[in-house]
Amino acid sequence: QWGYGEEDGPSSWYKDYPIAEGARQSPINIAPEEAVYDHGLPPISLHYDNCTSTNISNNGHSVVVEFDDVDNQNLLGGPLENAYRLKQFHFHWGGKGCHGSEHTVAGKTYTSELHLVHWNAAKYSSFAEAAVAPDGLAVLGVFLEIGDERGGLNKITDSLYMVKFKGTVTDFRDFNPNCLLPSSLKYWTYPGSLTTPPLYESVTWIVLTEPICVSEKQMGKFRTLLFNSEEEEQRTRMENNFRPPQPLKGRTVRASFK
Ligand SMILES: NS(=O)(=O)c1ccc(-n2ccn(-c3ccc(F)cc3F)c2=O)cc1
Ligand SMILES: [Zn+2]
Repeated sequence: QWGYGEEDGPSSWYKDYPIAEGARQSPINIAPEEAVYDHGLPPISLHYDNCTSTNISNNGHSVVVEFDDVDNQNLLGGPLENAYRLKQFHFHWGGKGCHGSEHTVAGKTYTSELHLVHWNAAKYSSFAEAAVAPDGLAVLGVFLEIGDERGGLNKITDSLYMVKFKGTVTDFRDFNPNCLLPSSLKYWTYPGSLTTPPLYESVTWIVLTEPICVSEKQMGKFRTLLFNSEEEEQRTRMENNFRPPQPLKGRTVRASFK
């Protein structure tokens, strides 16, 4: 199985997942001065108001909040032709004092990165079908940096003790991700992939430029999670679960702003 360690980490994923060396891999370093302002790019709009989160789980790679497969939690606009339905969100983060975002901006890394994963339910009949289609998924990336506490994150960090081990899951209802969004919805967008195996090249990335602030105490709670299950004797702290930037291979990053 793949991971983020010395033996099973990102530099060895290509052995089981050759697409790791593909033409539209993610994450990437975003060079703002090379991004092309596209005045035709509409603003993105997020409709999460009556979204229905169901559970929070530790899948051995990250902590994931999943949503019911209903049509009232959508991301649309921007580069997207259709409304994409929210399926799950999760995070990537570093060790104490280190940064763990996946995308970087002019080489700058952030403490963490939130990914809100959506699928093109207008065109495909299931997430599984969309996940392998070039226009199947849209992931909204939000950078997290250390600063004041983010109130909206406390419902998540207060639940982490219940999903300490890989394979644990617990109820997690009525969470509205609006509370994790920055005030500006300015974004960069580019064609990319899942940043973990199976690394499918099916993602339209929409990365918000404005980070949200979270406290060191809140980040510390993410680091109490473990990569391993309760049965395994090896206790490995879940941190540095990020893939480094991948080659741009001629792709253009578009900006929604001048
Ligand atoms: N980090 S990220 O780019 O946001 C990202 C990375 C990996 C995934 N991911 C891993 C497995 N799957 C998956 C689950 C069910 C399915 F039917 C097909 C999948 F690709 C998936 O969507 C989802 C999101
Ligand atoms: Zn992710």
